[in-house]
Amino acid sequence: MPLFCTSMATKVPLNALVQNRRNNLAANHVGSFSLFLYHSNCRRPSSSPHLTLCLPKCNLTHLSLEMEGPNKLEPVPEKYSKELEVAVRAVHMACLLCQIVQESLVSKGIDQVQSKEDNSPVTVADWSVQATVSWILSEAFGRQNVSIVAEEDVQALSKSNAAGLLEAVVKTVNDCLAEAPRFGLAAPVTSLGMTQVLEAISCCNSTGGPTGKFWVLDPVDGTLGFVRGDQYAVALALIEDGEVVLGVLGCPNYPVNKEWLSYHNGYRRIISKLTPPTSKSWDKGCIFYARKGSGKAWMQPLIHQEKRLVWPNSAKQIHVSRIDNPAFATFCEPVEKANSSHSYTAGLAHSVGLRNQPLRVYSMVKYAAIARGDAEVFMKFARAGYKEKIWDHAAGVVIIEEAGGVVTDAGGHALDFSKGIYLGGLDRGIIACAGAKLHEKIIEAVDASWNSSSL
Ligand SMILES: Nc1ncnc2c1ncn2[C@@H]1O[C@H](COP(=O)(O)O)[C@@H](OP(=O)(O)O)[C@H]1O
Ligand SMILES: [Mg+2]
Repeated sequence: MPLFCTSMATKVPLNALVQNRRNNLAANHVGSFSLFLYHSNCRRPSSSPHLTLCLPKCNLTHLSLEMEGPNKLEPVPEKYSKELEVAVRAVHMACLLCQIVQESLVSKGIDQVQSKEDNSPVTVADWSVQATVSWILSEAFGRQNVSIVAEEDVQALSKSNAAGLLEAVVKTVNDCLAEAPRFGLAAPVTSLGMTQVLEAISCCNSTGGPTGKFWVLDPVDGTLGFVRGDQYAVALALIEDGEVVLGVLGCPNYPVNKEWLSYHNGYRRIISKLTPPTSKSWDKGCIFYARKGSGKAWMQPLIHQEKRLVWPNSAKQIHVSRIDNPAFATFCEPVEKANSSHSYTAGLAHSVGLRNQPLRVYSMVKYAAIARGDAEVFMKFARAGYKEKIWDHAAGVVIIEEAGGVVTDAGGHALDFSKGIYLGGLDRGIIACAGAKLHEKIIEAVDASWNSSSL
């Protein structure tokens, strides 16, 4: 199959042309090349491939290169394609793990929830997802090649009175990993023991930084939403030399119909119980992902019941909204006003002319909402002194950017993932928008109002 055909009418120096094409091909394809010379009176190569270039004394009209051998026309895989595929499969598994734990939490009640030292909630799902994703990445890429920054540590799990909790985590991890083949991944040969599970959690102790490659994992982002039976996300990103190069966001409760997001929790829960999701209706549960620089962001349905994950699982490309008039735009923000000042964002919304009610959603599902075009603006203004962690933003930022949106701090600078576990030098807050016009308006409104705010 010809890879290219070019007219010789303009007397392109053949040597240079071949050299060019070879370079071109070498960059994009693997395999050996054969050279065919096309004669003016013949549409097919006159003989077997000429491997050395010697110009026959006749009028050449075309030149084509063909590939031989088993790798014929196989494109070189795009950068990070294996990482992306493994990450999506792992997040997919993690989402199903979370769905099972959430169902049990919601039915058994709040006493299943532990408190961390900073009083934030943590559950069996946080540790189990961290262990599961860590184990999958290590298996896929080799333990020595995998460095992970993640939210949870093993302190609380290792306490003498935490035996029951650890047992529950080990069981949850093993139940989940046993399903790995359904997701195109290998299951452990034998169930993981306590030590292996603790090791899988505690090895996620990278502290990030400006160089090298590391994964960033928030096993359950929006734990409060999770324990309340509401929105939450599993967020996994890959950072290389300080840049987020891949982002995967699993949103197990994210509805296909955006209106459902704004319903009252209880009502939404009742509705989803009455109409349990099926793979056909794809009611809720989505995985979002993007690779930096690809200009594309994708959404896959979560698979349900006993279905197998067949890559790329009916992925659909997603785009940010085209709305740039604030009067028609919707902004989203955290549910908890302790995490972002609702009064400040209300003032900003008023001054730029955002008229719709804010969409208050737990977790990085807000990033997904912007990337999918369900809302146009996301704003977060934490209290002074709060340091934003990289795992709360990395995956979401690259997904919004590749879907066509803009994410910066309130000074208009790109978020800095190169300074360790916290975002570097964040100016006031975070602003994500579907387009530059809305973004500019909000940045201007922040500048105009900041000094008179109490933040
Ligand atoms: N006081 C605070 N201000 C801002 N963000 C906070 C906060 N306390 C916790 N958070 C972060 O906000 C995340 C939840 O986001 P949201 O408020 O948008 O739902 C939490 O993630 P976890 O739930 O993973 O701990 C946590 O990292
Ligand atoms: Mg989080």
